[in-house]
Amino acid sequence: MEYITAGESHGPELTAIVTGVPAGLPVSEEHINADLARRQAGYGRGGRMAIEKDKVCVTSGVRFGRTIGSPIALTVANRDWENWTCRMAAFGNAPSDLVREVTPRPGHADLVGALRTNTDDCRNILERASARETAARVAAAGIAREFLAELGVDIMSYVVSVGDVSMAEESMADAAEHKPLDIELSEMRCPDAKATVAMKKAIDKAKADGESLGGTFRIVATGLVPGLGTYATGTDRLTSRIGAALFSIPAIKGVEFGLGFKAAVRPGSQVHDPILLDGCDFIRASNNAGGLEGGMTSGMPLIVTAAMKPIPTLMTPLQTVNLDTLAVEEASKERSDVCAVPAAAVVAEGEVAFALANAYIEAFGNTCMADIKASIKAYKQRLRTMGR
Ligand SMILES: Cc1cc2nc3c(=O)[nH]c(=O)nc-3n(C[C@H](O)[C@H](O)[C@H](O)COP(=O)(O)O)c2cc1C
Ligand SMILES: C=C(O[C@@H]1CC(C(=O)O)=C[C@@H](OP(=O)(O)O)[C@H]1O)C(=O)O
Repeated sequence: MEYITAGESHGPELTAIVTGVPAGLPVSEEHINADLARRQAGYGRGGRMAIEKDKVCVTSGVRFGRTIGSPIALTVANRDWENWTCRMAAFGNAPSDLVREVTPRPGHADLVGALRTNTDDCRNILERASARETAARVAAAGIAREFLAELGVDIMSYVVSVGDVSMAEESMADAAEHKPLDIELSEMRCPDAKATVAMKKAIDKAKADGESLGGTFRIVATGLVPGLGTYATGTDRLTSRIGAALFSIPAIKGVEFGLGFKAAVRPGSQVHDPILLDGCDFIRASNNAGGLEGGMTSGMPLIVTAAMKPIPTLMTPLQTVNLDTLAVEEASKERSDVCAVPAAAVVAEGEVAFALANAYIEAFGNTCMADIKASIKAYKQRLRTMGR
């Protein structure tokens, strides 16, 4: 199952096309729209989110609420487009009063993108580098999530830290215990109420100071069968696939599986998860590995933590060089988020959903849901005979 997106931040709409989707998968517009709304929410978002009310429009590949085995096309309109029609027109001449973006923002794609593509207007770069594109990803990921839900797999996420404010330390076992509903009810998408208050305060202060903040978030997937992925080829290890998927999200600068960096300072006996037999099932006494061993799912919950850098656009801008005059100036400041960690977490759920959906498809086929389910049932039965 693959997706591609197209669309600029202030163009008419975003498009996603998802291929390799099995036939017979129920798809709900409401589910996709709920994920789009979750991505828009979260304390620290900027003025743009008050303009957009993201809704999906499915234009192919789904009939009467079920996939038919053909490519699925989805669009999400940019309501802000009506304010940008002259500046973002596909055809005709640029208006004479067009203001080019010539003061690239450190930390954004502006400068390197302009150098690479030989343009004197960073807007050509920033329109596509903008994380507005992640709305199309979340719409596309709705298909992968529906697929996983049919197979009993749930994915959720929560915010762990914002700037230097962190939720209370928890074990990997606790991580899988959070309730999605409790998390959604918090404006920070953090399960720790005390930390939530401190995070919001930190964001308010950053905003007042013309600053921005990053943070970390955790993704948890439950209901996975053991053995998805492979130990046999490096690029196909599920660890590689999920890592690459998370690093594809703008501003993601670190990914940890299970204990992550903490595993590097503990002795082996306090890291590896003892193997137990529970009836006919092989289970683990702990889940420090975060559900992956040897590049494969262990059958325990998948637990991945990712780090997001602070938002590059600063209302108290850093120094830059004007591309026209080569003079030292302040970087441009557009309307911007102060902190988008809660939104990035929702995007990350979708990226993990695609990686897991593909691991299922590789193991169990992709023609139709009935065959995939039958194949998984046979696999589970075989596993139980090994633990007889
Ligand atoms: C959900 C989300 C929202 C973002 N919002 C903004 C924003 O409002 N302003 C901004 O400058 N960067 C924002 N970013 C970060 C930039 O898109 C990102 O830093 C930029 O594309 C450069 O990519 P890099 O950080 O991976 O180098 C956001 C990222 C995400 C994931
Ligand atoms: C539009 C979204 O995020 C945008 C991501 C973004 C960036 O530079 O990445 C810059 C801002 O865009 P604007 O200048 O139009 O306000 C954010 O609002 C979104 O998430 O839907």
